[in-house]
Amino acid sequence: MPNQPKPADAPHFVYLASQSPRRRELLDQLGVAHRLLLPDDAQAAEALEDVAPDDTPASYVIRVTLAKGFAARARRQASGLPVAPILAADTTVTLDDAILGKPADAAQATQMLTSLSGRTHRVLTGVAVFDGKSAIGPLTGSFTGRATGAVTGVVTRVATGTVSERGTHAADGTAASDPLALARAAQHAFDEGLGRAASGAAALQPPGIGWQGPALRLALSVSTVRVRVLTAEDIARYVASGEPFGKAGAYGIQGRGAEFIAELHGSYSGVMGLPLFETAAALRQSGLSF
Ligand SMILES: Cc1cn([C@H]2C[C@H](O)[C@@H](COP(=O)(O)OP(=O)(O)OP(=O)(O)O)O2)c(=O)[nH]c1=O
Repeated sequence: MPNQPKPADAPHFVYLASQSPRRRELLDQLGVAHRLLLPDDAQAAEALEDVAPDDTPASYVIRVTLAKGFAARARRQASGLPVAPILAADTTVTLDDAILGKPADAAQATQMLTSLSGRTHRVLTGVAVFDGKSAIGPLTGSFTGRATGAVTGVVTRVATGTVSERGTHAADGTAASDPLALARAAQHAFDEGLGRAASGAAALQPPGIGWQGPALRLALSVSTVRVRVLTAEDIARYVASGEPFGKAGAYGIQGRGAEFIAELHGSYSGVMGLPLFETAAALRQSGLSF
C-alpha cells in the first residue's frame, strides 16, 4: 500500500519534558524524534514532586505528571518555541500504599531496598501528552481502565472538571497559570471521573487507566513487581554500585537491578519510566507521525 501523504503541518517531533536518560532511550526505541524541554530551575521542578498529605499513590503520580506537563507547556509558550506535542511522565514505586520516590542518600536507598526485599510492590508511571496547540478547556473526556473494588472490569466514565485557561481560576481558586494549581484541579477531575475507589494503588490492576480529552491525553501504567529476598550483602553491593540513585524505589530493572526481579506483571518500559504502548498510542492520537 502506498504511504499516505502527511499533512504539511503535522508535527514531526515531540518535546520531552524530562531529564531522565531512560525516557530518551525509550523514545529512541520507538523511533520518535524528540527535543528536550527542561526546566531552568531544578529546585522549582523538584517542588512539583512534593507529596501532599491526602495523596494516594495514583493521585500523586497523576498530579506530578500533569504538573510537569503544564510547566513545560508554559515554558514552550513563554519562549516562543515552535508548536509540537509535549510529553511528560512520572514514575513512583508504592509498597503498602506508601510512596517511594528517589532515594536522597545511601541510607535511604538501603532502607527502600530492605523494604522491597521478598515482597511484591507496584510501579505506577503516569504519561501526559499535550497536543501543544489546543487550549485546555473544561476537562471532559473518557476513561478506560481496570480496577478492583467498587469499580470492576473495564470502566468507561466521563470526567468533568473546571480546569480552564479561559476562566481565570482553577477549581481550588488559585491562579490558573500556576502549573501545580492546574495539575491539582485536573487531578481532582480525574479522581472524580474514575471513582474514588479506583484511585488507591491497591485497587488499580495492570495495565492501569487511560483518559482522553481533546487537548490532553493521560495514561497511568500499573505494574506489579516481585523482588526476591535480598541479603544485606546484596543491598550493600548494589547501593555501592550507585545504580539506585535517581531511580524511584532505589532500583533499575534495566540495569544490575534485574538480578533482583523475580516476577513482573504489566509493562517493562513502564517500570523503566515510560510505558511505550500507552505513549505511542497517545502520541499518534495527538497527530505525531513516527
Ligand atoms: C523503578 C525504576 C525507576 N526508574 C527511574 C525512571 C525515572 O527516571 C525515575 C523516577 O523519577 P521521575 O521523577 O519519574 O523522573 P526523573 O526525575 O528521572 O526525570 P523528570 O522528573 O525530569 O521527568 O526512576 C528506572 O530507571 N528503572 C526502574 O526500574
